[in-house]
Amino acid sequence: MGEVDPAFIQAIDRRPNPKPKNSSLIDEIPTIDLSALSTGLEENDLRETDSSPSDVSGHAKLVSEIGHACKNWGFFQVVNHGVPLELGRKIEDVAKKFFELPGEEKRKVKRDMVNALGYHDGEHTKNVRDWKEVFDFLVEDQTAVPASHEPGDEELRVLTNQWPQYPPEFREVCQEYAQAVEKLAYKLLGLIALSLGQPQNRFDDYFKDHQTSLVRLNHYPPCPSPHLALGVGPHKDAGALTVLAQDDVGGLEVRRKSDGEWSPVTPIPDAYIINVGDIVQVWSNDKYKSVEHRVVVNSEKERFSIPFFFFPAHHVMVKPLEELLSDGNPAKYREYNWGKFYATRNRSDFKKQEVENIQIHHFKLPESEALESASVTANKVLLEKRQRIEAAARKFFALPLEEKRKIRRDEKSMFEKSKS
Ligand SMILES: O=C(O)CCC(=O)C(=O)O
Ligand SMILES: [Fe+2]
Repeated sequence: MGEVDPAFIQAIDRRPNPKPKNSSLIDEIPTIDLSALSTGLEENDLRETDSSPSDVSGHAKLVSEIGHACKNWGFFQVVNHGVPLELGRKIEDVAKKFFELPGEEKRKVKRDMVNALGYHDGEHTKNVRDWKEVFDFLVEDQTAVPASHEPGDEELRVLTNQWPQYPPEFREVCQEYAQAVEKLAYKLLGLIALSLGQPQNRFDDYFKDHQTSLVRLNHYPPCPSPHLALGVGPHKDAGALTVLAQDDVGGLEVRRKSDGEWSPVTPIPDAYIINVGDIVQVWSNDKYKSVEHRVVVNSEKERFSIPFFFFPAHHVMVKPLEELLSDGNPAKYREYNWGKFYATRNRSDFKKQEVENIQIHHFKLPESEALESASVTANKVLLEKRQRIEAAARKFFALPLEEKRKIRRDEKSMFEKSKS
């Protein structure tokens, strides 16, 4: 990547601002200290409580902090997260060594339409090319995914990681790192489940049986025209959660919910950045929304980042949690299959598409459908009530006459009552 090819140029309204407004006043995503987790994850301790702050245990406070961050920002940073710091340093080191290799070496492990894993430098976000190169690998090697995005096609395909020869420790470091971050991802998902009033393991089964999670090594080279291009264009992550490591250069920006402005995520050494993806948005029926973010580049420094995309198994049907639904909170989405969704999304990573990329809003139930499902629920409740009353009436009329006469109404008092 040398000069700026037109494929990288963002539409005028999507180009980064040279200077953010009120940069000194910028409100950033919260930072959450996870050290309470290292004292064990007892479910009872982790439940959110209504008690006064002084009564709230460290764990319950944590659940509450996570819930607030998910609701108000969709993004937060975590410190004291339990992932060995050494592993973070090691993976950054092998990533640097790999991306320094000549192009023809990197292209030996290039991904293509058949094998979606490995090296790639032509990714598009919303049909504009990103100023970056990446290396992708699966957390669980040999993972089955749908062979195509075609709805009727049931065929599966097994994806296999490909690994470069150099640096020699690349594969081992990547796999060790993925296992450690996966543990953190499960803990965070548990905290999110608890913050929604669900059991800590509520979501675990969706991942235990062949998750499709992916780790990506991102390299953003210095860009001669950082005002025209983006490292990653504005997008939302499609999975359940993303656990991202970034170096000290900075460039990630989050669309702040309170005012829609782009807010930078200032690097905190050894912290991870967590964001809620589209799947948590659907599970929580819009309580926790997946938030738009982008990466700005600069003309001087290269940048490295490593997202861990926590993705369920391909067969998982994603839909709002029944336990959260009620008359006042009817389902906002119809269910969709994760594997097909992801296969459809990936089509446009390779080349420009003429149509809009698949998004969860395509599964949103129209207002009327949402209202209808609310009135169906309300009607069901009314019907049940009517059936209960009818059953009681039947029982009463079946009683012997003298029993019924015991509760005969007093005609005189009724008459007087109706006169008054
Ligand atoms: O590099 C970053 O900071 C974020 C990258 C990102 O958003 C993504 O790969 O989905
Ligand atoms: Fe992202």
